[in-house]
Amino acid sequence: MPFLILNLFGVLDAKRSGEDAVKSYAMNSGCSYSIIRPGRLVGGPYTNLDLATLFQVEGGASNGVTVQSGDALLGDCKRDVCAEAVLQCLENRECEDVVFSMHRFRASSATASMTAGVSAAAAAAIFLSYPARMERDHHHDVQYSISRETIQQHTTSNNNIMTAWSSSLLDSNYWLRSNIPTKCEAVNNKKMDTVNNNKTFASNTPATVYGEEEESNSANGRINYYYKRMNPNDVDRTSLMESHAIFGPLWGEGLIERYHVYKRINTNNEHPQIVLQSPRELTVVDLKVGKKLNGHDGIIHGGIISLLFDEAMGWAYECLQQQDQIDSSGMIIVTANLTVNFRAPFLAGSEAVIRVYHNETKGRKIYFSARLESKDGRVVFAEASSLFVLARKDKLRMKER
Ligand SMILES: CCCCCCCCCCCCCCCC(=O)SCCNC(=O)CCNC(=O)[C@H](O)C(C)(C)COP(=O)(O)OP(=O)(O)OC[C@H]1O[C@@H](n2cnc3c(N)ncnc32)[C@H](O)[C@@H]1OP(=O)(O)O
Repeated sequence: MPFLILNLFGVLDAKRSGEDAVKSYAMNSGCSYSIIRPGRLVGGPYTNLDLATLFQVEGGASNGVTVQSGDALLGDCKRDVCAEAVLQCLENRECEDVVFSMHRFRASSATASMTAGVSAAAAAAIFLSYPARMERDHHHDVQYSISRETIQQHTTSNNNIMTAWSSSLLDSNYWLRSNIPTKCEAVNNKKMDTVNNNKTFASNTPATVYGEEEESNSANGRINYYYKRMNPNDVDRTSLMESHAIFGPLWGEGLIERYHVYKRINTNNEHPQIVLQSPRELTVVDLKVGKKLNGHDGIIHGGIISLLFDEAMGWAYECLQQQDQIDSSGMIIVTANLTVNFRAPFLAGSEAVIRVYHNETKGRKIYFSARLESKDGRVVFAEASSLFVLARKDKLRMKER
C-alpha cells in the first residue's frame, strides 16, 4: 500500500517518533526495549475505532504468526496474538533491543513461522512454543487490554521496556519497565516528569534537580538542603561569556544548551536560617547537550563530557571557597588531574545532572569526585575524579620539561 495512504494524518510519523522516544528513553535509563509492529489488529474485543471494529473482522481461526525484522510485512494481526507477543517479549531476554513486525500466518496450519531478519534466538524465544502455549494457558481469554500489573506479573526478563504500536493493546500507552526493584513500575512520560522527592527545596530549585541523601549528622538527626542557582554573570571574569569554552563558543542550540550551576546549601532542620558546613555534595549542574557535539553518531563525545566535569568541579571549588572562606587572593585554581570513566553512552540531545562531591583538601590540593547521571538518578553516564591545585597566579607559567 502506498506510503502516502498508510501515513494519512501522519500516523506513521507519530509511530516512528513514539519508537524513537522509547529507544532514547531506554538508552538513557539503562533499559532494553522491544518494539512490536503488528499489522492491523483484528479479532475481539473491538476496543479501537476502525473498519475492523465496524465490521467485526475476526481474523480467521489460525493463530499462526509470521515474524520479520523491519516493517516489510503487510497484513493483519489478531489481538490475542499480539498480546501474547507482548508477554513473551517481557519474559525472554533474547527479545531485548529487538524490533520486529508481526502478522497473521495465512496458511491453515497453526504453526508459527519465522522469517529471517529477526534474530533466530529472539524469534524462537517468542514463538516456537507459541501455539502450544496458547492452548495450554487458554490465552484466548487473555486480557487484551493488558494492565500494568499483568505485565509485571509476566515480567522476568531483566530491565526491559517495550511498546506496541497499538494503544488499544496497552492501558494508557504505558511504557513498561521491568523487575529491577527501583525500576519495577510502569511509567509514562507524565509520571516521569513529576517524579519528585519530599525534601524541602527553595523555590529556585529546578524540578530537574533531585536531592537524594538522608543526612544524619545534624543535632536532630536531619539536615534539610536546597540548591541555590549560581549566576555566571557574577563571576569576576569579564571575558567569561565570550571566550569561556562552555559559555562562549560551545554555547547555543545544538551545542551546550543549558549549564545551570547550583550550590547546595544545608540548613539545620529546626532552624532553617542556620547554614551548616561540609556537605560532601557541593554542587549540582543541571545541563542539556545538543546534537552537534558527538563523537559517534548520536553519542556525545567523551571529550565534551570531560569538559562538563572539569567545569563543574571548578564551580565546586567556588562553592567550597565560599563555605570555608578560603583565602585565595592572588591564587587561581587549576585542574592538575582529571580521570573520567564512561559508563553508558550519553546521547545527543539529552538532559542530565552532574553532582560534585568534595573528597579531601590537603594544603593547596583539593580532591573532588563527580557523577554525570540522568535526572532521575537511575543511570550513571560517567564518573570522574580530579585533583585541583591552587596555584599562585604570578607563578603560573609554562614549565620547561
Ligand atoms: C556567584 C558566582 C560564582 C562564580 C564562580 C566561578 C566559577 C568558575 C569556574 C571555572 C572553572 C574552570 C575550570 C577549568 C579548570 C581548568 O581546566 S585549568 C586548565 C588545565 N590545567 C592547567 O592548565 C594546569 C597546568 N598545570 C600547572 O600549571 C601546574 O602543573 C600546577 C597544577 C599548577 C602544579 O604546579 P605547581 O604549582 O608548581 O605545584 P607542584 O609542586 O608541581 O604540585 C603541587 C602538588 O600537587 C601535586 N600534583 C601536581 N600535579 C599533579 C598531577 N597531575 N597528579 C597528581 N598530583 C599532582 C604535586 O605532586 C604536589 O603535591 P605535594 O608535593 O604538594 O604533596
